[in-house]
Amino acid sequence: MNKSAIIVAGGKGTRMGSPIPKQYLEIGGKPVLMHTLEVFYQLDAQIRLILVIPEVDMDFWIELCDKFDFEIPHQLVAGGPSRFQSVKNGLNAIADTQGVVAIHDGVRPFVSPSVIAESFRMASQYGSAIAVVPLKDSIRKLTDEGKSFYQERQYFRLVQTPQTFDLVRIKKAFDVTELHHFTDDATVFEHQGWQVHLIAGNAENIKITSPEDMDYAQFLLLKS
Ligand SMILES: Nc1ccn([C@@H]2O[C@H](COP(=O)(O)OP(=O)(O)OP(=O)(O)O)[C@@H](O)[C@H]2O)c(=O)n1
Ligand SMILES: C[C@](O)(CO)[C@H](O)COP(=O)(O)O
Repeated sequence: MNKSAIIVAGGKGTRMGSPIPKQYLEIGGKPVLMHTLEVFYQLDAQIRLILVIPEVDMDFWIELCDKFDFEIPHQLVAGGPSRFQSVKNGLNAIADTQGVVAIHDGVRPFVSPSVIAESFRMASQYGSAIAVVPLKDSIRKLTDEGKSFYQERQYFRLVQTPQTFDLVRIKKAFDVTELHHFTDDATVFEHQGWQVHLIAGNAENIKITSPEDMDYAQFLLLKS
C-alpha cells in the first residue's frame, strides 16, 4: 500500500502577525515545519512526504534546510491562494493509482505518531480517517438575530488533521468540487456522498494560529 502525506504550509499566517509566516517560526531551536515533517518521517520513513509551501518561499525554505542541516527527503510543491488549492496541488503531485494519503497542516507539529499510524490503518479499511477530539467547554449556537441557544456538546467534535483518505477517492473529490469554501478535506470528501470515518486525535495537536499558541507550543516541546 503506497502511503503519502501532504503537509500543507502554503498560508501567510495572517493571524500570527509575525515577520515571517508562522510555519517557519522556531520552536525548540528549529522551524515548526521541520518538527511536523519529522513526526511523519520518524514514524515511517517509507511515507512519501509532499510539502506544499508558497512558491515565493521556495528559495527561503531551501536555505532553511541548509541552515538547519535538515535532510528528511520531501518533494516541494507550490501552494495556491486557498488551503483547498494548496491541497489540490499536493494531490496532483501524486501519480500513484492506488494507496492512501494523509493531509496534515504544517502548523500542527504535536500530532502524535500513534494518531498518524491509526489514520493510515483506518483509511485503508474505511476509505477515510479524520482525527477529532471532544469539546471541553460548553457551546452555544448563535443566530443572526443576536440570540443564542444551548447545544448538547456530546454531539460535537473538534476536527484536527491528519485527515487521511483513499487516494483515488480524495483525488476525484478535489477534481470535481467547484465551490472552494470548505475549511477541511473531510468536507470535500463528504460532499461526494461518502461518509467520513472519525478517529481519536490527540489534545496536544493544536493548530498554531495566533501568538499565544507559540508560548504553549514551546511548553509542549519542553514537556516532551
Ligand atoms: N493558501 C493556503 C492557506 C493555508 N494553508 C495551510 O493550511 C494550514 C491551516 O491554515 P491556517 O492555520 O489558517 O494558516 P494560514 O492561512 O497561514 O493562517 P491565517 O488564516 O492566519 O492567514 C496551514 O498549515 C497553512 O499554511 C495552505 O497550505 N495554503
Ligand atoms: C483543516 C483544519 O485544521 C481542521 O481543523 C481547519 O479547518 C483549518 O482551518 P483554517 O481556517 O484554514 O485554519
